[in-house]
Amino acid sequence: MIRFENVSVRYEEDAEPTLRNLDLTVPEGELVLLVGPSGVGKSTLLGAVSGLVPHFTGGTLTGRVTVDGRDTRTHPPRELADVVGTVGQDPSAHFVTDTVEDELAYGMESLGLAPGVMRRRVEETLDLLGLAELRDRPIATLSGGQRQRVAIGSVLTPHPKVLVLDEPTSALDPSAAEDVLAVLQRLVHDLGTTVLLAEHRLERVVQYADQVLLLPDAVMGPPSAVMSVSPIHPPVVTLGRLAGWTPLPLTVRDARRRAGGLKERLEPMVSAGIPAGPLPLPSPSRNRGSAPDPGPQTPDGLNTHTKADAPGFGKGRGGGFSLFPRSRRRPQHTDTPPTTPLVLTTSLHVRRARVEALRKIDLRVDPGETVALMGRNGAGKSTLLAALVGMIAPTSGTVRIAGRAPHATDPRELIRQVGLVPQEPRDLLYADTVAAECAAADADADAADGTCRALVSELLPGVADDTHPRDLSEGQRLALALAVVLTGRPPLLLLDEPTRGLDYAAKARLVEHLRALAEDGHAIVLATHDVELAAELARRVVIVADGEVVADGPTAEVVVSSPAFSPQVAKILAPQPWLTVEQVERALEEAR
Ligand SMILES: Nc1ncnc2c1ncn2[C@@H]1O[C@H](COP(=O)(O)OP(=O)(O)OP(=O)(O)O)[C@@H](O)[C@H]1O
Ligand SMILES: Nc1ncnc2c1ncn2[C@@H]1O[C@H](COP(=O)(O)OP(=O)(O)OP(=O)(O)O)[C@@H](O)[C@H]1O
Repeated sequence: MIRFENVSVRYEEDAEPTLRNLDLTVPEGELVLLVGPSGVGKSTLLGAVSGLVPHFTGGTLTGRVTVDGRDTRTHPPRELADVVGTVGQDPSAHFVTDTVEDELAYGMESLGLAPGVMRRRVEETLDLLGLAELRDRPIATLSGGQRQRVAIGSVLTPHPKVLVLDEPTSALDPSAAEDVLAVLQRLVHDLGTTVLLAEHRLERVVQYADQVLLLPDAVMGPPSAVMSVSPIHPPVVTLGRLAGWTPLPLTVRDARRRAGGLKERLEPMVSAGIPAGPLPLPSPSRNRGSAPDPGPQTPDGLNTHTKADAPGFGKGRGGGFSLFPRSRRRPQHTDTPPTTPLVLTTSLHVRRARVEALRKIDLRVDPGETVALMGRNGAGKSTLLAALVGMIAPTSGTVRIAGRAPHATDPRELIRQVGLVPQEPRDLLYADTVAAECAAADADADAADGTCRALVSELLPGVADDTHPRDLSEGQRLALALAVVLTGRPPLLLLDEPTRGLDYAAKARLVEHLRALAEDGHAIVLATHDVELAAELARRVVIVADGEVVADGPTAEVVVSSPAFSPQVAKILAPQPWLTVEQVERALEEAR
């Protein structure tokens, strides 16, 4: 159904091609999972199938890509629309209408389907993707995950022969991700749809794949065979390799069947009270319990390189007030006594148009804490983060950041306390090159030259200085946005879905960096659907449902009591209290 014949793609400025001499075939009626490190060329490969590469991205494609017999180089995307449905990494880029229902119908209207068929498919899709309640909503008012569902729904309704999906579950809560993958599997099985899907969170998808295609070497084969050699693999495979299980299990269910021996080896450690928590405990000598040393100040206490008028700051692109730490320098002297919490909300209510987005939120976060906010799409997590940086004022109740009301505080003051990496990293970036973005971040933070650039390389090697942030891969762009904010070392760090586009290795390096910050007394609040990340990083999990906090406690207790939020290791080794492969590995070493 999809054929690559000696295909290479080279972007204009690059010395080396991104894809080189690819020869492969994706058979009709199969779900093929595309796997590879951040920036390796997965989106480029998908774009060559949908026709976006090179028609919209620039660059040169040599060789031939055909979909259902049509050459994508001679057929621009609109001439492929009846065959290929595409969802890219940024769902907002696809929307052509204003409301959910119109968007679901649009693709079918363009193909001239009968009104009765359109009506039926819209209703089916609203139900399948949990969108029924949102059918009349303007798309602009949806949460990130709600938008991703609409984008997926809009390509499902025309029933294309081929679906090309780039990280389709990256903004979805765990159950929505399962629902979407089940729908895709049904299309593959019942209608013979061909699906080519790139994804980093293999724990979510690998069991649905008929074949896995691994870049950069373009190795393609059954999931178990590819996973046994792939440097990129989900926790279940990492655990299987550690325990020496053959054949390697790909699902929690298969792993549980083999886990008896491993549990026996771990039992003495459990009896001895290990694991104590998801992370190595910070050493008592560090300054947990007090705000971090904010570093040197300039004499006037003000920024020497201010960008309050730049896009992404002040009344920026997203409307409303946006306070992003990249626009300021490193935190200044805080005047904060050790006992003042960095976050304190009391009976916080936020109404957004017709929606009660937050209700009665009482939350306290102290220096040194790492808190994961979890909950289904639209629960209110991003709204809470926005309220903490003063982008949204409370409808009632109070918010205090280090004792101050953020929406009523001068941004230049507030920026010393809090930094946000938003759900869409683009909102934070406005320079023309990576190097310029990093130089501005260093200046804003009064950090030594090269600090931000070193952070980018630490998180994700291989990001070129002269690339425009627009041309970065999704993971590269997120790494840049994270580096920009981390350069400022704010006492309170807020991260909204900080792993989209990041491979496992980059995620591990991010975790390491954030753990070190927490040990230094920084507080970290992250909104995430990545249960593996929460298990590795957070000491505390707060579950938000329908605008309210419904659970708040130690990670191990909260995530294990809800299968949707449990990491793979917890499910495999239950009832033993392990959450991560790292914990198991350490315990086995100690047991030796
Ligand atoms: N339009 C473009 N112009 C120039 N370079 C580009 C363009 N699009 C992508 N690139 C470069 O091509 C390389 C591969 O990017 P691509 O988005 O295909 O990677 P990816 O594997 O999908 O990454 P991720 O996992 O982070 O989404 C990157 O180095 C990126 O900077
Ligand atoms: N600008 C807006 N106007 C009106 N309602 C909004 C607006 N932005 C978000 N909402 C609604 O507020 C509620 C909370 O949205 P929010 O973005 O905080 O959820 P979330 O938990 O971050 O979701 P996700 O996991 O999908 O990112 C949702 O019902 C959403 O549709």
